[in-house]
Amino acid sequence: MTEAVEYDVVVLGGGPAGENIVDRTRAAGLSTALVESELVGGECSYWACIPSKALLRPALARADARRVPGLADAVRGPLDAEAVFAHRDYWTGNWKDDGQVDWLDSIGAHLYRGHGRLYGIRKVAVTSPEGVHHVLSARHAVVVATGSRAVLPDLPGLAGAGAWTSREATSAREVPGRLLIVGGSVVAAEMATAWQALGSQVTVLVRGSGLLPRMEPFAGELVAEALTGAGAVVRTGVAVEAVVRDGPTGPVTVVLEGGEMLEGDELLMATGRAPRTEDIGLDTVGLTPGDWIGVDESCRVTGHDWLYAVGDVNHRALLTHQGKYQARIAGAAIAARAAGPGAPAPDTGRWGAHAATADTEALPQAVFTEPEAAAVGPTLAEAERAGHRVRAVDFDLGKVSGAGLYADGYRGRARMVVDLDRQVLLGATFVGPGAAELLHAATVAVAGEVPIDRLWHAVPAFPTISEVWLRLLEAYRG
Ligand SMILES: Cc1cc2nc3c(=O)[nH]c(=O)nc-3n(C[C@H](O)[C@H](O)[C@H](O)COP(=O)(O)OP(=O)(O)OC[C@H]3O[C@@H](n4cnc5c(N)ncnc54)[C@H](O)[C@@H]3O)c2cc1C
Ligand SMILES: NC(=O)c1ccc[n+]([C@@H]2O[C@H](COP(=O)([O-])OP(=O)(O)OC[C@H]3O[C@@H](n4cnc5c(N)ncnc54)[C@H](O)[C@@H]3O)[C@@H](O)[C@H]2O)c1
Repeated sequence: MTEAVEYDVVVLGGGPAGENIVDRTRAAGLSTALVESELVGGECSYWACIPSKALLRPALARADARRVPGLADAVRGPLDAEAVFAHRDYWTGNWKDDGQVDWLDSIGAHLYRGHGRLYGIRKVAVTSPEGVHHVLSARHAVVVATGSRAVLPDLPGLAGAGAWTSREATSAREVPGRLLIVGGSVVAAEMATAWQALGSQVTVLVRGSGLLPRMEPFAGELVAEALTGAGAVVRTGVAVEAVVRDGPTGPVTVVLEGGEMLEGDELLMATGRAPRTEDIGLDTVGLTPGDWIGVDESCRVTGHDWLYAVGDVNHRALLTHQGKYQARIAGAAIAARAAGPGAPAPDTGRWGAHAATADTEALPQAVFTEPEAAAVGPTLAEAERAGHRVRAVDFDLGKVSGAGLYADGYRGRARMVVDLDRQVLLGATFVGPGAAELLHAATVAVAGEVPIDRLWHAVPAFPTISEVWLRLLEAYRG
């Protein structure tokens, strides 16, 4: 090992969360090093949000256009898969991170390429791809932002069967004839939408009772209905017991509980995420390798005043925008604590500048299925389980003029969940074409705890789909 190089802050992992910690700590005048073992930009830029949305946008635009009179006939044909893949490749920078590296240079952050591991208190050891070792030491903070990876269940025959995870599903260059998808949550639903539109015959095998289980039940119902309408098969309540494939390519068979067999050309396992913490030296600081890393409201690791964890790895919210938010909060907290005892103490109270309160109180998610599903805050069932006295109000989005003008036969639904004691919005869900863009207004209302009586004065423009807010409030006020 060489002598330690000292920085104020050392960040382990350069996905969206790690990049934002670098940005915030550099903005605060701290010296910062970033350690990245693959590509700066992380899972989101190359194998998750960006490529998946680049694959989905043509699918959703075509679905919308097919419902617009005068245009529908012009878009009857298949998607040009090669052009869609080229669009996806452009958005991933062809899996090169030059742009992000230039940005790191421009803000004066130092990049170490290689595998990083905690190396005791305030230290990180890096092994470069060429086998060169560096030790970095941090005056103020080490931030773990190593993200998550796809997890595969322990099914007979799955290992070695060349099953796709989200990485292959977002980077594939050929359209499989028949695509089997195991799982029913966000990755399964989005990838089913994309690949069915690209020309695969998709079969989704859902263990539970429906798609998108963390959203209001009508979200999964409307998405399943649209997928079925597009020719996909969605089966619920089915358990996969084994996988059979002679080698990593060729037809693949899944064996369901009860013995039924289904054959496909590719198999996507969309069965959740695990933290990338097995080999990052957690044991050198008394933590357990392979575990998610528990943090407080400022994203500081319990019991370690110099160690932070942001993004997927802390398991608070596995979403890019939320990891970036945590990084803004933790970056500010690091800077505040680095300022020393004479400086104002960090504000870690609810909604304080150094507390990631929105992770629990106003968490938004937009799912880019056909139709889109977007939600913030708890569902009705979650709010009730949490002990709130609530009332849910629903409205058929198709009855809003703006929605009818957006697309013929618009199908969608909205729900708001109102806290009856505080008379504020706790949560909202919108499902329908274009619904993702309705979400931020609801996030502002939830995070701002805007009284329902004041929302009545927030007049939606006519004729936008946002007029659903007026309909929901009218229904609530009776
Ligand atoms: C298919 C798919 C689609 C998604 N779509 C969306 C979406 O539309 N919107 C959304 O908000 N979220 C989406 N997500 C979730 C989103 O991708 C993650 O929440 C986000 O990437 C987490 O960011 P992160 O910085 O915590 O981790 P990551 O993006 O996983 O980045 C972690 C980085 O750390 C590096 N690293 C790991 N270990 C080490 C080590 N030991 N040494 C050095 N470097 C290391 C990795 O190489 C990686 O670059 C999607 C996820 C999937 C799978
Ligand atoms: N647009 C977006 O915001 C977006 C898009 C994609 C992913 N993401 C995020 O990425 C994360 C990962 O998504 P995901 O869908 O991979 O994981 P997930 O954890 O949301 O869902 C995994 C699903 O797989 C099922 N499952 C697990 N083991 C199974 C088995 N053996 N057989 C059948 N089903 C099984 C689970 O019941 C669960 O419903 C999520 O947190 C999600 O929010 C976000």
